[in-house]
Amino acid sequence: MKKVLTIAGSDCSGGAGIQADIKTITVHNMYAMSVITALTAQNTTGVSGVMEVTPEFIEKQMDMVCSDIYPDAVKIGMLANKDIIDIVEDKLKQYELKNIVLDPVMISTSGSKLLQDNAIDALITKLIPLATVITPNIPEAECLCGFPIRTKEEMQKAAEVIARHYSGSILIKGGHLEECSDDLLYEEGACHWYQQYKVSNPNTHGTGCTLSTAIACNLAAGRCIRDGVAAAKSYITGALEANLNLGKGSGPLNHCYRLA
Ligand SMILES: Nc1ncnc2c1ncn2[C@@H]1O[C@H](COP(=O)(O)OP(=O)(O)O)[C@@H](O)[C@H]1O
Ligand SMILES: Cc1ncc(COP(=O)(O)O)c(N)n1
Repeated sequence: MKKVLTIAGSDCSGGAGIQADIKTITVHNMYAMSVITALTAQNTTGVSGVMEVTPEFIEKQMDMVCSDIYPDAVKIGMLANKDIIDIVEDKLKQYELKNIVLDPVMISTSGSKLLQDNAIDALITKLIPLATVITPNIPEAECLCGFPIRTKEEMQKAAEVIARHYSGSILIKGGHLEECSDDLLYEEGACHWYQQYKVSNPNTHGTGCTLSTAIACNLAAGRCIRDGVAAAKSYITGALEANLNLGKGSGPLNHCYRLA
């Protein structure tokens, strides 16, 4: 059985973060492990509090996981602050972890800050260079490239700018586009578009977490990035289409729709 580690924040309402990741890994028939970076008190309507885990305790979690059950792939989500980024960087290097999918989580769908502003530089200079693939959504890609993105052409320009400082693959997710939800993979100077119909479903809490974890599972299975993204995009479309309608706000996906 392949083993996948998620390094991310906890979402007590189960739709995003560690909880979404563990469900995703499990339905991919893989063994899920987690290093929790922060507890969030949140639900489908918003985030009411964040409690960050100390870097010392993150170090302990990383050591206990990696010295015992070595992960085949790693997904990284919410990191909260600079000290957490520093320790995660050290541990990724110490254990020579591979197949790293980095979702540069900055703000939740509901509008709460999940990464301190003064940590963005550390994310860009320390962690992004270690990633096999990064998966920014449009607001996160705007932060990385420095200009607004409204169209597919601007997504492509953004990927080209981000690629000037980063040699890994870049997946800019199009969930925030008006007319479609096409995702762009920029790999070694070439653009690959992943086009699936836009599902008319306002319940998109945890889509980014779920997509990046599905990609990590596909890399753990030995798939190349292009195939891994294609399979993950198809999984997320199905999970949205299954139309689980829970909560009073932007609800969660049905991670288990393929088991039905
Ligand atoms: N309404 C939708 N229909 C189909 N796919 C969607 C929809 N909304 C988001 N997605 C897909 O979900 C994944 C996550 O995208 P996005 O919502 O942009 O990320 P984030 O959750 O990080 O903001 C992407 O593959 C995107 O194309
Ligand atoms: C712990 C945690 N991690 C990540 C997200 C982002 O997910 P989304 O963009 O779907 O709100 C979140 N809301 N909570």
